Amino acid sequence: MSISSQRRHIDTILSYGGYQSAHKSYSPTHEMIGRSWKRCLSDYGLDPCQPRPARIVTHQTLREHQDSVDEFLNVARAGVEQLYAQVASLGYVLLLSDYRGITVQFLGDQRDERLHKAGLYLGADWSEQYAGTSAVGTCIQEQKALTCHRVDHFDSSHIRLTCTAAPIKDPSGQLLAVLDISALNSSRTPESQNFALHLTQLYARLIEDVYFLRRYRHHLVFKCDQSRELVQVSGQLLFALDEEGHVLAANTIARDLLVQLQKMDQPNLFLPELLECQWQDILAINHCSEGTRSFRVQGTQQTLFGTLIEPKSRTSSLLNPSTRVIQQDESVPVLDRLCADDPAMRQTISLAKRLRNKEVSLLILGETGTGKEVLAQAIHASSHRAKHAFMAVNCAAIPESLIESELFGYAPGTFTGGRSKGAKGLIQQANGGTLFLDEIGDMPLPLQTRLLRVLAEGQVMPLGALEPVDVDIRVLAATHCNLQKLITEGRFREDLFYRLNGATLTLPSLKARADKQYLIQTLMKQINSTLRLRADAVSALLAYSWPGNIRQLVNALTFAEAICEGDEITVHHLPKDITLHPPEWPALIGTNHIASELFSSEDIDSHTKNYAKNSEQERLLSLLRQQRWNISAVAKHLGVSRPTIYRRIKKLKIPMPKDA
Ligand SMILES: Nc1ncnc2c1ncn2[C@@H]1O[C@H](COP(=O)(O)OP(=O)(O)OP(=O)(O)O)[C@@H](O)[C@H]1O
Repeated sequence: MSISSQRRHIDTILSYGGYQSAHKSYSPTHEMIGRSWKRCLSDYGLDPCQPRPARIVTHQTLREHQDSVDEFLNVARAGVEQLYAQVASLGYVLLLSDYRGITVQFLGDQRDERLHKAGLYLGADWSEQYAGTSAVGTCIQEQKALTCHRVDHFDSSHIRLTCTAAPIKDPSGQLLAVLDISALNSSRTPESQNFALHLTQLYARLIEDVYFLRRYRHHLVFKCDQSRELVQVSGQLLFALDEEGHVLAANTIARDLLVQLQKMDQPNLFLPELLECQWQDILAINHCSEGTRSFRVQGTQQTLFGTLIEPKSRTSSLLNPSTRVIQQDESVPVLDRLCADDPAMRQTISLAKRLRNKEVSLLILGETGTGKEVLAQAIHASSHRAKHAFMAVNCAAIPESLIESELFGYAPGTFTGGRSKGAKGLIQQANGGTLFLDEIGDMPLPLQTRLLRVLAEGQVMPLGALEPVDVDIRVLAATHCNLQKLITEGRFREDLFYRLNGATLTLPSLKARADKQYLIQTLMKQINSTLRLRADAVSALLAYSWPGNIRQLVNALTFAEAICEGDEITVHHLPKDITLHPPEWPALIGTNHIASELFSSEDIDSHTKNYAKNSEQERLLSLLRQQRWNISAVAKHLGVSRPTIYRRIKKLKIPMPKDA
């Protein structure tokens, strides 16, 4: 290294502030280095004009440092050796230092004098207080991974080195050690070390997790990840648990999540509460077919897939089925088929199973196309009413003038002409079985009053009849509306709401479901069991946001099946809207984006809403004209239901032609 470059470096440090001007783009790493230089000058009183030789501690001191992290060194050995094997041929050596900056493990050529002189050696002291700014010393102070590249070092004798370090923390978040890879020489650009930084961080995390698992080997550990496929081999978040489900410790990534959720300092944190589930749901994971289960993180839309690592010594009988009965829901195939592993669906189906034979009315909530009617049918089919009728009434689709006679029927002579003979209404036809009232929020108020009477008294009074008729029905109702809001606005009877709402079953949107892949494959089989979905098609289907939910998915698969000539559906067979423009608001281009407006308009501010409403009106109108006012065709085109189209026509005040 030339004297002149050392001199220049010393001048830069002395004209502190020069650090900033020496770096055009100022990154978090630059900020860390800048802070370190300041500490070296002001806090430790280091003199840049006096380069310091590497300080290697005595054997005795080194042994003391090594002994204090003995258990950790044993655990870390495999990871350290593996990392070194990956980088040795690139000219790097590896240093593992303790939290005080003393190198307690070194992998490199011990006979190389240059390494010894540069402090890349066993027993070297890399603390900031002694060696100035360096990857190890600054990592200890900042507790973050960084590369200290060439002139980033404080001491001018280090300005040819490139060093990258990452912290390793113990399960309580305290710094335990620093993993570092360094080279005597390197390319001038710091970016050349980006890969080194990622690799070092990856191995630091790996070693940290191995240590975590070792420390909590006698406890139950819940391991989870955002990917179902990766959780078993490389689950990123670890929680050690006590026998009741309280969190004893969490690894760095899990602690980051707790900080994000503001739960970090919560004593006695109960994992099931964090994952919106029962303790039994976690204990039963290993009884699930793949040994994983999905969970929703409290108060977020985030899904995590979890698996359990059992305690090594069986002092605890936590997971032993012979000593502890793990309560699993009974199997009810017709309901079980509706989902695979999704936390929200699991809750809904579990509730449906428990209530299927009870006489309480159920209210099914969910966006359009989420399968509310399918769920209602499944509840009916799995109940003791299954051998009687399932009658579905769409309160939004039947014109207001007919809904009364459709529901309640009419006595002979009430009407003239073709209807003079009288007819049984849908309520009577459902006798012994189930009446499904879809889009209940659209039922006119006077009919709500009559329906309430039927539910309260178990009797129906057909139009024009003198005597009521006894009926034995179970009512399931569904809506995508906010009924509480309709009640406040005086558009829905509160007493009817309580009658209908014996319990609420909520269906998640397709976008939020963790078992999308299962649904895609199941629906494909139902549409055409001889066709296979190629991986690129599955990826595109998984990436799409599905404003029209399962109905839109069915339409997309039906479309693909129709145009596919071979036995394999690829991404090219899918509707273009799905593959080209995932419909995220506010990208409202083309007809299919009307669909996204139909469902996401609540999230939009009022100014945008007005704009959206006008343009939606124009586009819906143009589509209606294009489809010659065929509501079914428009609904299919947009991947929504017919009632939804009727509702929007009403809401957007689109005048219907007389013959439509
Ligand atoms: N679990 C499922 N398995 C197979 N098909 C399903 C499933 N859920 C829904 N579908 C299909 O999706 C479409 C929409 O379902 P459904 O009519 O039950 O939804 P919905 O929520 O009642 O819709 P809307 O609110 O518009 O009335 C139907 O074609 C139905 O067959």
